Amino acid sequence: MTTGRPPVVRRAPGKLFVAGEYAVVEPGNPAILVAVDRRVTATVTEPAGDGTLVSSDLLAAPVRWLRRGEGLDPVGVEDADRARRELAHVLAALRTVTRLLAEHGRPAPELDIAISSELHQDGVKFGLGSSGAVTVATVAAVAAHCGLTLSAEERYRLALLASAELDPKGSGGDLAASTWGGWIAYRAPDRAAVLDLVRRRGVAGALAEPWPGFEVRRLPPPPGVALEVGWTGTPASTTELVSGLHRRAWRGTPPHRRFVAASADLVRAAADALEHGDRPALLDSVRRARRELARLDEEAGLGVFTPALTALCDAAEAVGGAAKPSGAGGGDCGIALLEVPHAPAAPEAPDTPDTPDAPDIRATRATPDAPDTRTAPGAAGSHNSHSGATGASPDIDHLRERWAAAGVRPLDLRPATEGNEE
Ligand SMILES: Nc1ncnc2c1ncn2[C@@H]1O[C@H](COP(=O)(O)OP(=O)(O)O)[C@@H](O)[C@H]1O
Ligand SMILES: C[C@@](O)(CCOP(=O)(O)OP(=O)(O)O)CC(=O)O
Repeated sequence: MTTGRPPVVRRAPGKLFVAGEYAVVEPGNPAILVAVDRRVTATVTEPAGDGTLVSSDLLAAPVRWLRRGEGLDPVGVEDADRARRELAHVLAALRTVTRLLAEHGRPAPELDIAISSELHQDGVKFGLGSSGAVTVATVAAVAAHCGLTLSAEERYRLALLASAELDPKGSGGDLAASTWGGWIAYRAPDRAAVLDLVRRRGVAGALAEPWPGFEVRRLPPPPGVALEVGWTGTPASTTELVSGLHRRAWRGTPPHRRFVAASADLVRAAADALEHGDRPALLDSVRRARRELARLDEEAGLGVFTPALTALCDAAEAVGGAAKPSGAGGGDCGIALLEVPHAPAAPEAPDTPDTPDAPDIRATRATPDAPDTRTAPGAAGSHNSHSGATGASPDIDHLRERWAAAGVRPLDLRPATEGNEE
């Protein structure tokens, strides 16, 4: 029955991996990510019929789910497995919040959920962390609908539990970027330990206990560095690529340990460079990240570098920049960083959005990210992806020409300060 409660809408941004992918799946090992200004929106409403209706812009039609014991079953669909697969992240998020409610003695929520996403084009993902953003947005929307007041860290933790239930190999870096927004340094918790904590202490217990390995720290955005994103047009399966790492008798070997140590070192250098506004050092770390990923790819035979991703990186280096795949590779997208002219930081913008709390971010209110220094619309060579640029850069035009020749499409997006709202 509808009581006329207004819909609850929560958004979560997509992300890019600046450095540290693959190595970050090892608990406690660092990566740097940045959120982008393309988002997933989850809207939760009072149920219009029996059970829970889930609609998504990835599905031809909404799917109705009816509660059967602990779980939910789809009704009226030809291929139930497909519905479960396509809505796996929405359902896992719903399950996790439902479990928390049950621990508080509350019944399973009655609601409908609608997901819309700017992280794919006609159903083909860009590789901007849509699964993570869907999970974070759904957790936040369902929890808010049920009247739960959660901190950013609690929302991240619930999202990580939901995602680890589907695949504990994932680092959750996407979830952290979607939760806190901005540029972050991230270390993953030990997912096996966290899932064990849930088994022993329940979801509420897992929200309260320390998570060994986990850390998230806000980093300042780099002034005078343009962040360009190129899309290969080919979707890649992160789960399969990361499973490759686990399948091959390579994980835990000396070359793997060397890769993890080298990655930690270059991530530290990149974080230092961001903290000190050292543009050449930042670009140098990203070039190192590309080389380490290439070596990993060769040694472990993963298929990270496709011809398009190699061309994307070569083009950026040819114009004096630095580039690498973002995330697991095998398709999806890559990033290029280019030094561009920049002005000294402007005074704080008057209506800076409320920045989510974060550790370092975690206990305190975060300081606002740097002011919006986006290139003015209409300026020669201007576009939307500068992180701190104030002028046009011919290098960016050259990069885009080279990308076009290699079939790499520039994505019109830029770093986003905002994460997911409570
Ligand atoms: N709009 C959406 N609605 C519902 N689920 C989505 C949506 N976008 C992504 N997902 C979930 O995320 C999965 C894709 O995750 P993944 O392959 O990791 O992509 P990405 O690289 O963008 O994170 C989809 O199979 C689906 O389960
Ligand atoms: C290999 C990884 O370190 C990075 C994968 O990043 P992708 O961006 O490829 O994946 P999604 O977040 O699912 O879009 C695995 C991980 O950190 O979980």
